[in-house]
Amino acid sequence: MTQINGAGLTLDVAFQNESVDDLLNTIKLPDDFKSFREQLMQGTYLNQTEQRQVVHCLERAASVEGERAAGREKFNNMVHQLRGGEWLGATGKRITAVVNVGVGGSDLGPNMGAFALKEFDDGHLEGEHALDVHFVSSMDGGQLYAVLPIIDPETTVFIVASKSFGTIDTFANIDTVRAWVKQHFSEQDWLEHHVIGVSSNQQKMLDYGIPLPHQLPFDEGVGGRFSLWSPIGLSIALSCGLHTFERMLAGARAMDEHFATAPDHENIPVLMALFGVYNREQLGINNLAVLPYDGRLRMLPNYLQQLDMESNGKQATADNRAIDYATGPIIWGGFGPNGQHAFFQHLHQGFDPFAADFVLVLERDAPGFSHQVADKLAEQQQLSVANCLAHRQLMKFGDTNTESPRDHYPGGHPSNLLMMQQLTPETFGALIAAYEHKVFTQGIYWQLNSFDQPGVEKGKKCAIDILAALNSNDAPQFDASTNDIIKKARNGH
Ligand SMILES: O=P(O)(O)OC[C@H]1O[C@](O)(CO)[C@@H](O)[C@@H]1O
Repeated sequence: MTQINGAGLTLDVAFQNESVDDLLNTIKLPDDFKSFREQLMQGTYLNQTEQRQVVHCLERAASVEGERAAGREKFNNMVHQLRGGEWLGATGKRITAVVNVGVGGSDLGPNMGAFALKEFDDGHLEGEHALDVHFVSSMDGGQLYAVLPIIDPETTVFIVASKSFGTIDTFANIDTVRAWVKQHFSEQDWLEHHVIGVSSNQQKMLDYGIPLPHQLPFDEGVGGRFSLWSPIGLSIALSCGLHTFERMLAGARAMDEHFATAPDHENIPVLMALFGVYNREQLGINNLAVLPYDGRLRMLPNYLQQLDMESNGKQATADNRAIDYATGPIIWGGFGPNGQHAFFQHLHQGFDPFAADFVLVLERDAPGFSHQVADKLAEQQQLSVANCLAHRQLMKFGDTNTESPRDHYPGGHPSNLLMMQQLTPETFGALIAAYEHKVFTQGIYWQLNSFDQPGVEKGKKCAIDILAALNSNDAPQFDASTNDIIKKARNGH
């Protein structure tokens, strides 16, 4: 059987280079995998280097207790107040727009979810109004140039989304906003009426001046790249409604259940993980192209880049031994139908090996459109399905029945096909959770701590040194190229 079902998803592995049986005989999960998986479900201290629990599965549990329950209630109330029009700005006006200021996991998941699930917003049934939700992440202020001119400070709330509440990118952006609002009202008014803090560091939120009622603290054990289920997902709930957000959590829970209980040969994340290991180890393929064939999922490759590469791009085991085998691959990709007109040429006839994940939505409803338009849209969805299947076939089987090298398509590239009948908040949640568990399973196989990111931290430290050199008059002490550029950048300033 090449199709595996779970939590509303189907994984078709017919175009991998091994059968499921042979795969399970070749790539063996360690004996303690099941114990690790149980620990993940229970939220134990799996992130040992940072001495933190790993609680993203608890975060989306059906019923929660204690601080987590109180946090959920506060989150829900905030969503109702903002979407229901009760939350008023400093000048008494109703809030119409929200800007999520965050980066990495505090941006990628919320941004992807808010975009993918927008059409499922049914808040109007309860008298809620849709909010315009914007995302600002880049440290160069690039998005602020576009967003500030189109928002009204009197009717906009800013979410400062940062687990650590110390990421320089986020504070560069929010500090610019802080300077911008001063033209309109006092800083105190802005902080009291227009800012929400979402972080696991409550003290830092207080220090920044965010009043307690507008703070959404969350557990330190929620990793940044696993955090869209936590209060970091506020912008999803504000954009798509609480009901949609809860449906997304339910879908992820269904995948948790599937991952925790399905036998290996019928377990979607386990098979995704093991085929990934097989392609890496046995076929020497160092990259995975993620190719969603539904526009609502176009941010998926970017999201998975962080989830997978920040988790498993490592050269030391969890207990700090040097690794001499390949670990997580390079994740890349793009929206499939448009990729066909961009990078697919290389995939079909270039020299480089790759594996691919096609993500396919078989049907799409078109509520709110006339029959005529709905029929045309349904035809377009079919067009997309046909193209996905066609390119998947060509990548696998190629076409070499000709003497002409120009018409020679080598094929041989293994792929997964992840399908869902419809994209819903539930299947979306299940899809993301499936990838989380795939990454977790591979991390256990490669003996990694998938929950820390020392390479990222090191890069941040290097940047602090360079920034200090940029802001100083002393001769910079780096390599010749860097020293030269620092001097030019100083002059430019
Ligand atoms: O939410 P924070 O603490 O601002 O961090 C943002 C991102 O920065 C990282 O630490 C990497 O720089 C990610 O792991 C994280 O998602």
